[in-house]
Amino acid sequence: MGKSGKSPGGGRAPPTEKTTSPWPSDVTYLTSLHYGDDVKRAKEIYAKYRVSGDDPILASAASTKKIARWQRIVDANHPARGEHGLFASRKLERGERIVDYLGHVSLRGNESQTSDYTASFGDAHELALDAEKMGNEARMINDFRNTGKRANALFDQYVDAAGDTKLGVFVGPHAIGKGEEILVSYGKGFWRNRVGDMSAFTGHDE
Ligand SMILES: C[S@@+](CC[C@H](N)C(=O)[O-])C[C@H]1O[C@@H](n2cnc3c(N)ncnc32)[C@H](O)[C@@H]1O
Repeated sequence: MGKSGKSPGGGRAPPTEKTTSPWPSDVTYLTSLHYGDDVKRAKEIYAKYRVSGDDPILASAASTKKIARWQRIVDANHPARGEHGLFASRKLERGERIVDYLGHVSLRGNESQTSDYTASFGDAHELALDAEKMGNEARMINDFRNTGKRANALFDQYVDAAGDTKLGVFVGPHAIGKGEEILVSYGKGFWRNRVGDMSAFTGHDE
């Protein structure tokens, strides 16, 4: 199992930049995916996706900060004002991996039904990845709907140099300018489950 702590950087004090909020105290900061016992018991599945076993490649908060930073949203017109968002620290080129979506991995069906941080994972969507209680910067990424902007990033599964399967967030379809908010599409299903009627939403999936 990879290292995890209560704050980015393995327990050190949270970042202090004016534009950067402290890491939420109720969310454990992860540097690698956290696999649940249910997946570990499903030995074939665990071995397929977590090839590195207890020795995964760890993400570093310092490296991520050079690419993207989370920030409290103060824009009164932003639909997620008062919450956090993730913003580009520099110009990001199309196709570049911004960050991995880290969280707790469970077998599909065992995930929280109330979390707003759940993503489908695995070749056949046989896993769920939930960043509600543990995760990294990627959990701060908002959906583009009602922001007046288009999605500029997308989720894609890939295999890292250690052979582990990850859910990456990649730049696309265009480059992202320095300071721009990183926005994805959660998919219509996410919002339908929450609001039912989608007519209040502006913007459309690419
Ligand atoms: C994965 S979290 C994103 C990060 C969240 N803003 C935070 O500070 O933790 C998903 C939640 O963000 C908010 N959110 C994201 N995109 C939004 C949008 N386009 N309009 C309204 N709320 C949004 C909703 O509260 C949603 O449940």
